[in-house]
Amino acid sequence: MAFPDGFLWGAATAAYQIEGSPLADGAGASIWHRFCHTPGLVHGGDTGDVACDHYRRWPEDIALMRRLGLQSYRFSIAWGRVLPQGTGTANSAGLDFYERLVDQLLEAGIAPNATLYHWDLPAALDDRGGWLNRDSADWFAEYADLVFRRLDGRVKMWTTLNEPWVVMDGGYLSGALAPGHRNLFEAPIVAHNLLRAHGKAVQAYRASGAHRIGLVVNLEPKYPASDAPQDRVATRRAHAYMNRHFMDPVFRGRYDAVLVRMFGAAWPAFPASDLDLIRTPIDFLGINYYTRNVVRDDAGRFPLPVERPVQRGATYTETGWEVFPQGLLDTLNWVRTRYGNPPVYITENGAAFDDPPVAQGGAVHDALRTDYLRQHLRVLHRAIAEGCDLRGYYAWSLLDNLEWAHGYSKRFGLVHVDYRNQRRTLKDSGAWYARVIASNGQCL
Ligand SMILES: OC[C@@H]1[C@@H](O)[C@H](O)[C@@H](O)c2nc(CNc3ccccc3)cn21
Repeated sequence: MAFPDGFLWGAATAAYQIEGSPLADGAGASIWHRFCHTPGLVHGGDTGDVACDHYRRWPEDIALMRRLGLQSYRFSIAWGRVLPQGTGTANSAGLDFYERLVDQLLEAGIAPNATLYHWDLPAALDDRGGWLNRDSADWFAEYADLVFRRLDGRVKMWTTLNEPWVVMDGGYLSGALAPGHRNLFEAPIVAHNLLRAHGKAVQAYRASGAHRIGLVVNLEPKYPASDAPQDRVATRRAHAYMNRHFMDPVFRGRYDAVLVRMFGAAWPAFPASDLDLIRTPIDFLGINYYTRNVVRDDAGRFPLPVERPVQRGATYTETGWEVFPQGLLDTLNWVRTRYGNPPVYITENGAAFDDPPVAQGGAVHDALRTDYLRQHLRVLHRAIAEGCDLRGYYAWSLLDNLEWAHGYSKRFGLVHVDYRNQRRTLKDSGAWYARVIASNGQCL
C-alpha cells in the first residue's frame, strides 16, 4: 500500500526526555528539573539529569537516524537552554547546541521539525506565575522570535506547543505532571494563556519566518460505553474537555459551549480579542494519537478523571492504553470534516510494551510494537484514501527515554537504551520501520 510521493517519514523525541545535562553550559533549570528533584513525584526518583545523554551523544543518535532512513526528525528545543531566565539574555552555548544539531541533521539529509515547547518551562518563569501569568504569552513570543531568527530556513517546520491539553490537565488539574498543581480555577487560565502564547508565536513567525508553523495536539476519540443517554452525555463532555478544547478556538475562534458550562464558575471572562489572536491561521496541524477512550456516565462530575474501562478482548500497552487503530481513522475524519481538512502530520504515535531484554548478539524482539505501528500505519493509508490531507508520520519515539512521571520504567523507543552504559540497540521494530520508510509504506 504505497503512500503518496513526498509523504514524510520520521521519528520524534523531546528535550527533557532525552538530552540530560539540564544545567550544562549556562542552561537554566526547568519545571521538570524541579519536579523530578522533588521526592516522591517521579517513579523511582528518576530524573532527566542524564536521560539518554543526547546533549553529548547527539552525533551517534543522528547516525542511528540515518540507519533508520528517517526523512525528518521531530525534536524540541529546551527554552531554558536558550534563555536561562526565560526572558532577557540569551545563552549562546544553548543556541549553539541546537544550531549544530540542525546543521548535522541537514548534512544527513534529515529535515528538522522543531517544537518550541514540550513541557519544560523555565523554572524562573514559573516563579513569576508561569502559564498563570498573562505575560507568559509575551515571554513565549520573545523566546520563539529569538529561535526563529537563529534557525529558520534550516528549520522549515516549526510547532509552537506540544499538547497544551496535557500541560493544562496534567500540570494544573491532576497534578501528575510539572508543576504539579491541582486547581480547577487555574486550568482554564493556563489553557487560555497557552493558546495566546501559541497565537503570539505564530504572529512572530509571520513577521520573520519564511516556512511553516503549526500546533501539536493530543486527540483521543471518545466512544460511549452504551447507547444509554447518560453515557452519551458523558461522552460529549469528555470530547469537549479533551478534543474540542483547543481545536475549536484555534480553528473556529471560539470555545465549545459544553466546555464552558462544565467549568461553570471556574471559567473566567476572556477578552474577545484574545480569540482573534488564538485563531491566527497555521500551516499544519500535528496530531499525537495513541489510543481511544470509552466513556461511561460521569454523573456530572468535574473535573473529569480520564477513565479507561477495560474492553474485553482488547490489547493494552504498558501505559494502560487500549490498542485501537480505528480511533486514528475516526479522529482524522473528524478533523477533516469539522475543521476544513487542514494539512496534518501524525507527530506522535507509538506504544510502551514490556520489551524483552537485549538478546545475545544485540537484538530486541519487540513484536508487539511492530504490530502496533503496522496497524496504525495501515489505517493512515485508509485515511488518505478517504480524503484526509495527511502529509507525514513521526513514530514515538526514536529512543527509549524518560517517560515523565513514569521515569524510565516505560519504553517507547524504536531503539533500546541501556541507561547503565548508554548503549543503543536497534529494536526489531526499528529495523522494520526502516523497511517501511525505504518502501514508502509499500511493505505494510
Ligand atoms: O506517553 C508517551 C508520550 C510522551 O512521552 C510524550 O512526551 C508526549 O508528547 C505524549 N503525549 C501522549 C498522549 N497524551 C496523553 C493523553 C492523556 C494522558 C496522558 C498523555 C503520549 N506521549
